[in-house]
Amino acid sequence: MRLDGVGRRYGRRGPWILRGVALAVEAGALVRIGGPNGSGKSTLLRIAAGVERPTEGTAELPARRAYVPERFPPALPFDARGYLRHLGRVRGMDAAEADRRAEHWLDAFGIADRAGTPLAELSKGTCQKVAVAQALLADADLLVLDEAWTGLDPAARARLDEAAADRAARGGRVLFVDHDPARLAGLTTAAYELDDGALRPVGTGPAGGATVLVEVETAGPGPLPQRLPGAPRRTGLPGGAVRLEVAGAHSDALLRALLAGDRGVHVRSLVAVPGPAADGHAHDARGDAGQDAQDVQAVPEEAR
Ligand SMILES: Nc1ncnc2c1ncn2[C@@H]1O[C@H](COP(=O)(O)OP(=O)(O)OP(=O)(O)O)[C@@H](O)[C@H]1O
Repeated sequence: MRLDGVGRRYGRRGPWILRGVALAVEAGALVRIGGPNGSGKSTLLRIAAGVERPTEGTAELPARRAYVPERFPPALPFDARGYLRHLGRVRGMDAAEADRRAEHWLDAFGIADRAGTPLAELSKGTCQKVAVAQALLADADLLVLDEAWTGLDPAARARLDEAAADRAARGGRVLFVDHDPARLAGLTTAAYELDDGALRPVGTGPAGGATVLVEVETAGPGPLPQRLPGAPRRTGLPGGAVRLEVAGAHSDALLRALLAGDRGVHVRSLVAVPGPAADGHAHDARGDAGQDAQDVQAVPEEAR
């Protein structure tokens, strides 16, 4: 995805909301856009999502895009299930695949019991889950999330974190705005601020020093690889799951490695916590071959 010299104003004499904006979002990138209220974040995201055109400049966008707008219009003549199935068909799925994916996301967000309720009658939080589910339904090459976490309960927020990280780890691109500075901390590959219509790069902030906790289950026969990026500390969990603890700077590479190929690894949750791991191991990038026994003692042999 590439924006070049993008400017946007509303009306021929309206003030420029964006001017001279250049932004490249490569495959695998997870990019945060910040800025004060009214600085043009939503305008920029609408252009990236392809629902609005720039007044000047060019926007090269991947064909397969998904977008969660800041405000989801609930007054659509569908129930939640019907809406997701319909969008699945619009995005080229056959009926069976659209049904399967609709059920998957209804379940994932815990709203299968309200799947037959008209969208207009759903609570705000449930409606927001539908808004997010429609964006996750198809494997988009660009996922644009405009405050998509707002109004979600903690479990749904974690599910969306995980889905965004998964999309990037599988070679998609994620562009997001969120008021929580810790959102996707440690996973964000670049961050920008909008100021007076211009976009300037900023550090990925506290995220860079954060520790990321990833809980995984292995459905397939293969255990987790011995060597993983960032030499995560491993802790066995009940039921055979494993918690991996890694420095934020390595979390993206770790997720890629976990999800590469078809090892049957399922990422159950993903949480970023500020600061380094208590014993500092999460900041050790030697690779697992260099880890000592203490790192892995809590993990049963078959989980490794
Ligand atoms: N359709 C429109 N017509 C006219 N002005 C608009 C339109 N959409 C946005 N604007 C104006 O563009 C400016 C930027 O709005 P935008 O919603 O993109 O900012 P934002 O950074 O996302 O704000 P917030 O953080 O409050 O959501 C605001 O002054 C807004 O009033």
